Amino acid sequence: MYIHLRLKSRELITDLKTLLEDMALDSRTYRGLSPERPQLYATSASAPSLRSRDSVVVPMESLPAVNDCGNVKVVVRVRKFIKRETDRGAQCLIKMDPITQQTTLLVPNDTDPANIRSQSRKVYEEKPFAFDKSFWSHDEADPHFSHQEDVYNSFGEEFLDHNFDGYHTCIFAYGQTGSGKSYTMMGTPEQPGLIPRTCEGLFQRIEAEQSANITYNVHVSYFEVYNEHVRDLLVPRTTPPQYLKIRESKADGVYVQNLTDEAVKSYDDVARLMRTGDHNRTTASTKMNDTSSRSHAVFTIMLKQIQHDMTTDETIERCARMRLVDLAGSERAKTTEATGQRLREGGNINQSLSTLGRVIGALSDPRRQRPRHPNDRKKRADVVPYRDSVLTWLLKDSLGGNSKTAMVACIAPSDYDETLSTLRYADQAKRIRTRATVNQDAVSAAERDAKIAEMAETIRALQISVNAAATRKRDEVDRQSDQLEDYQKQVEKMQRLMEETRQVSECKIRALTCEVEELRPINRQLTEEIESLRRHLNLALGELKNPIVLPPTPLDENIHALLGAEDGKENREEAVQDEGEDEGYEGGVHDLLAAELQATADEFLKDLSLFRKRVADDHARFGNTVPQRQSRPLGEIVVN
Ligand SMILES: Nc1ncnc2c1ncn2[C@@H]1O[C@H](COP(=O)(O)OP(=O)(O)OP(=O)(O)O)[C@@H](O)[C@H]1O
Repeated sequence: MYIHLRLKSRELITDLKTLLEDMALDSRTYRGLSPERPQLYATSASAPSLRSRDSVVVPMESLPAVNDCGNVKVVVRVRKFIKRETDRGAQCLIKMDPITQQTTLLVPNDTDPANIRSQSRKVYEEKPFAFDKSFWSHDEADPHFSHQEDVYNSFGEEFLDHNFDGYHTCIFAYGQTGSGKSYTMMGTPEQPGLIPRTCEGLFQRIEAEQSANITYNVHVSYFEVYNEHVRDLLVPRTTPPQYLKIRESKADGVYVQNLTDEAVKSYDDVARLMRTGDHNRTTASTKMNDTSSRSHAVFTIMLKQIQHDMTTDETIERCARMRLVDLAGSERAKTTEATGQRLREGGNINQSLSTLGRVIGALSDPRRQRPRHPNDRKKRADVVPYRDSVLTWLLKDSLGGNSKTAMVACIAPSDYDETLSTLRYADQAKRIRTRATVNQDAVSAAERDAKIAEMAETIRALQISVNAAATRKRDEVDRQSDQLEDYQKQVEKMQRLMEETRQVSECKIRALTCEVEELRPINRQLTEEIESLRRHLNLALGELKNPIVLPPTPLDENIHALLGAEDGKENREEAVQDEGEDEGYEGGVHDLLAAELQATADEFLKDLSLFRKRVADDHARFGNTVPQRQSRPLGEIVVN
């Protein structure tokens, strides 16, 4: 019985120890507290939240960080007749094959005054073009009619996938005035275009892919290039207008200085900014379009995904920039009959579009696609005339650099010359190759802190030099203001970094809170088991110290009586000897056993107090945050 009790108590203690080690002292949760037990890292004991977190880590890490070279995707869309065209009895000159995606420009007949051949000496021919996709939005009764939704589903969604994978993207709409660029990009409240659908899709995905340890940051900016000047569309218009400078830096490439970069947390926030920007955009009524865009509008969304990996205490950051560009329409002064300001605008628009055409021409040059010698390649890159217009300078990266880019060529159904020019432009653009790269960084907590410290130091140095410069001569004013701008930019960067660090900490707290919540019932159960074991041990010890000696039963006496005389003596001697041994056992062995069990119990109590200490540590660390966090659903997305 004693041996049985002893074995049982040993067994219970061992079980309890294992339970304590596996559950409460899981080293992944208590990093640094039990460094002497490296074997605990291998435990598979209940840590469901760690496992579920692993599944989130995989997609961010599994991406190859390689250059993804690919051609600019080119799609073409033909719109339906507008009133002006039906009034003059216009003829549709576009044919699209839904199988081959071929777009054909047909020869006009002489019934449409806009395309009268007899007045021109040009040769009109049927012209076929092949693009990645041809959207037939001319006749709604046609089974192949492309709605706004079809355009988004066809490549808008795919581009959003690229953004979540960490690639920069750019979609720009090109075409003559009144061909449907704004309709395709922005659309109407009833028929939203690519920009609102992309933003909606973005937030739907953020909501669907939410997790406790991933944070999404979304920022939006919106500017226009009007008469070769950049204007922020998210600030109210002023007289005289406030134009922004374009700058270039190693870290950020070409950028617009002091452009509003607003943080958004939901689609409603973006919709509000889109409305503000559209309201501020320069439009005017022309002969070709009642609400003609007189500027190139660039809507930019910056998506930053920050994922904190609890196992390595490392932060993975993935950035993607989505550029959605609604270009001003190319126009011929003769057809638009523009004069005065409209004519000047048209001249500037045409100038920047012709530079865009030259950039596309240079980038699509087959000699440029096949660099034979590194020096050759550099020379060719230099001749791309990006700097010849504000638009191409700003879109440099999107056109020939780190971006996945698509061009939507919008065409009117009944304008032979303009449509031919647009289709040729598009045909050239499809030969451009870009080199998109996954924009991803893995940063440890220590590196992040070091970066903040380094920035603080740079800011301090800049502050000193700006202060010193302020006392110097006036011809240094320009340099001072440049330094001041650098300083402001650094401060902004640091503020954002600190905000992100705060988000990463929140992320950690969220993940740890989940774990504490998961461990809570296990701890409770464990405490109960410890209590019951303690009672059990006390009982066993009591029994060992004061054993119950049972009096001999009548059956024993009968057995003795039945034994023979010869054997009797011998047996009695043995019995005496046994009794002597038993007495000795009772007095000595029991004490030994009791001492041994007492030692085991002490050891166990030591483990118990260690465990309690660690649980108390948990409470001290997370006890205050848990009740507050409980009211917040863990699945809630954090978007800044
Ligand atoms: N796919 C379409 N379906 C129905 N209507 C369309 C479509 N595309 C364009 N429209 C209509 O055609 C007109 C001109 O379109 P839009 O303003 O988008 O042209 P645009 O190319 O942006 O012109 P601009 O360069 O002058 O700004 C608008 O009234 C618009 O509603």
